[in-house]
Amino acid sequence: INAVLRASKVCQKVFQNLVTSDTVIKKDRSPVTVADFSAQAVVNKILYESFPNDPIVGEEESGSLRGDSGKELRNKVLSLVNTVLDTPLNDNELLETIDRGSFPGGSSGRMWTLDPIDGTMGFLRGDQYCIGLALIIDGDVHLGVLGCPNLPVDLKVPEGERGSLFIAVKGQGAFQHKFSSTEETQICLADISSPLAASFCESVVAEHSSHSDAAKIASLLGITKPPLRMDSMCKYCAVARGDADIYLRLPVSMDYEEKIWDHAAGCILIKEAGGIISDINNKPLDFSLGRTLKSNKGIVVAHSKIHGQVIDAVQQVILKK
Ligand SMILES: Nc1ncnc2c1ncn2[C@@H]1O[C@H](COP(=O)(O)O)[C@@H](OP(=O)(O)O)[C@H]1O
Ligand SMILES: [Mg+2]
Ligand SMILES: [Mg+2]
Ligand SMILES: [Mg+2]
Repeated sequence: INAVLRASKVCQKVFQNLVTSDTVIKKDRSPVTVADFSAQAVVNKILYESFPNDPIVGEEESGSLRGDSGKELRNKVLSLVNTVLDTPLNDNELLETIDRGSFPGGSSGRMWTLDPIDGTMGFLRGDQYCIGLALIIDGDVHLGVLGCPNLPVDLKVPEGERGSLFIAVKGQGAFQHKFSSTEETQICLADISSPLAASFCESVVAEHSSHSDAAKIASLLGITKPPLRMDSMCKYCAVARGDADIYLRLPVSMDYEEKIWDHAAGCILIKEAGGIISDINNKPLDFSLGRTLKSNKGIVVAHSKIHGQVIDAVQQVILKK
């Protein structure tokens, strides 16, 4: 919780000073900012202090911070990171700390998985993003912490306080608290018995999840409410606390492999809040196969009373293609 909250603070600081030159274009063309690197360094460092032997599967690697070409970016990241750490890092320690996230994953032992900023596009737009951290033991997610700096504490009061933290521990339930307090409240999915009354959420970015397939599925289910479009794992948080009832992530290309850091923390949050999470073929997510969910396609989240009906509709739409 401390690691995620400090990383959130770093991201908020960066946003306040955001300039486009701080955005470099990664090979996959997704924007990576100073904030992604800083948040990964902060979480990895704090994890290392408590669990020096635990490997980490983190999204970012230090390549573009190295050498002369990376000097300017490296200096920015270093000074930011050192504003929130108790013991400051030097240049080399910074690079090493970021690259402690290079673990390949797998099916045995303890490992953490970290998305230092999930929803980079949302972050850059000033919308939703999330710092997501999960502990995986023998391929099974045991703990998830999600820091959502821009998520209203109560979505019904959108202009109210922002900054929501979500915590789920296997067998112990799902909880939310504000960034500004440590008082936890238990959360659960909204009780719903028919998809007719449901609302669903999906990515803002249509390249990440097919909006047109989702519209067909919604129509088959008789859903009339417009989709709640939100970046990042904040969608899991929204469903877990009852802001929406269904989360659909529908593959745009069948080649894409979902990354474990994009879903591990959200997965346990949903389960502990009483929901069902599967892929579009109703298979459980398999976090034991490395850095990606290579045996799964897409994501379907819903209350147990309607998950089966949602899967039937998803199958009808996907099979027709
Ligand atoms: N073709 C694709 N299909 C599904 N997800 C994709 C994708 N390309 C990138 N992503 C992932 O979508 C995540 C954002 O999800 P969302 O659209 O729900 O906000 C990105 O995380 P990052 O922002 O951490 O890079 C990235 O890992
Ligand atoms: Mg990314
Ligand atoms: Mg992500
Ligand atoms: Mg990310």
